[in-house]
Amino acid sequence: MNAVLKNIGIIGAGQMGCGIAHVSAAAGYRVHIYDLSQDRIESGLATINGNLARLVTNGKMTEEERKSTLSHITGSSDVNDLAPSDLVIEAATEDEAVKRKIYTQVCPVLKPEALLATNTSSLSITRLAAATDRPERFMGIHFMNPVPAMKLVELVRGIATDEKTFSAAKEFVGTLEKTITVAEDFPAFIVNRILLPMINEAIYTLYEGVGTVDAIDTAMKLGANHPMGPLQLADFIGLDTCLSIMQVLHDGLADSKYRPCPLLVKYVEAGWLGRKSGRGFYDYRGEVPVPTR
Ligand SMILES: CC(=O)CC(=O)SCCNC(=O)CCNC(=O)[C@H](O)C(C)(C)COP(=O)(O)OP(=O)(O)OC[C@H]1O[C@@H](n2cnc3c(N)ncnc32)[C@H](O)[C@@H]1OP(=O)(O)O
Ligand SMILES: NC(=O)C1=CN([C@@H]2O[C@H](COP(=O)(O)OP(=O)(O)OC[C@H]3O[C@@H](n4cnc5c(N)ncnc54)[C@H](OP(=O)(O)O)[C@@H]3O)[C@@H](O)[C@H]2O)C=CC1
Repeated sequence: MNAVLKNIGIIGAGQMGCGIAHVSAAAGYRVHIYDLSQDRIESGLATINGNLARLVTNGKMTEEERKSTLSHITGSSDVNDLAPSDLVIEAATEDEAVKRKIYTQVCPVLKPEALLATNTSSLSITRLAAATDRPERFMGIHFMNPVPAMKLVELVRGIATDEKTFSAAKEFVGTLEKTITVAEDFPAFIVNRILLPMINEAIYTLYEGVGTVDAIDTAMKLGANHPMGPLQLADFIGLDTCLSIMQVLHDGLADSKYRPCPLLVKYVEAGWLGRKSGRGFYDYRGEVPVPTR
């Protein structure tokens, strides 16, 4: 555990917020999750418990460690409960307006010396920092999904991020036994600059009728040794998040090669967001996911 950062605040009890809470609590940190609704927090805590229980079943964690990890995590829909945090990691919806509004609510509650980080997949760290009262103590700490299983964390400085903040974040991520890469503050950083255009291209491949969902995913799993097909991965990330990232790339780099596929736009407009909404390129409502095209 980091000597200075003991209390970790997490904003957003979605898949990323819960994953970050899981690995932080398992490393011995006290974690508090804030989200808008108590229901969201309850279902997030249930997901964390389910993931911890699977580790116990697989012999990767003892029952005592599961209980201890869970006992390190609290949650509430009261933003004031983030006050004791030494480091707050914002993992709310990938929407700049939402994140900016959160910072205006959260900053007055925090200790002046507290660090604030964002798990954004794509947005400008410098621009987000400017919406806080502490741009020098703000940076990107970008975990990968699913957090407990993925070894990489991208660290991204904004123009104002100071060295103390960067070192503290680096040390914190090290205590979670993750490997860091440092990315410059460009749209979507490194992983998503490369991964999301590939996923978008897979959706174009579907849109143009080159292959079915099953054909495209099988092709990339068996033909390129990807652990998940690109459409399965898009559903896993969340199609709303995929679309937001493509929009940030398209707007930020002003290159038509990043144009979001119209089929991706339509799916998001329909509320078909992938796994989290029960339907995306696959239908998740039955026992096994069923391709929809
Ligand atoms: C959008 C962004 O901003 C950035 C991103 O995150 S992009 C997305 C990056 N992620 C990927 O590309 C994931 C690609 N998929 C994979 O790597 C693999 O399919 C996978 C790791 C998710 C699952 O692997 P698998 O071999 O099929 O499954 P399985 O053996 O059951 O699980 C492997 C580990 O992952 C864990 N895991 C799997 N799914 C999980 C989940 N949803 N939540 C938490 N942990 C999970 C398991 O508990 C297991 O942990 P241990 O090794 O400690 O036992
Ligand atoms: N999905 C992925 O693979 C990855 C995502 N990320 C990034 O992590 C962040 C979160 O993504 P992810 O967990 O997938 O998204 P989810 O949609 O799973 O979760 C987002 C959570 O934020 C909550 N939220 C929305 N507005 C507020 C608010 N004003 N205050 C507090 N909480 C709020 C949502 O609540 P409600 O549902 O009620 O709106 C929801 O619980 C995004 O920035 C995303 O780009 C980074 C790496 C990988």
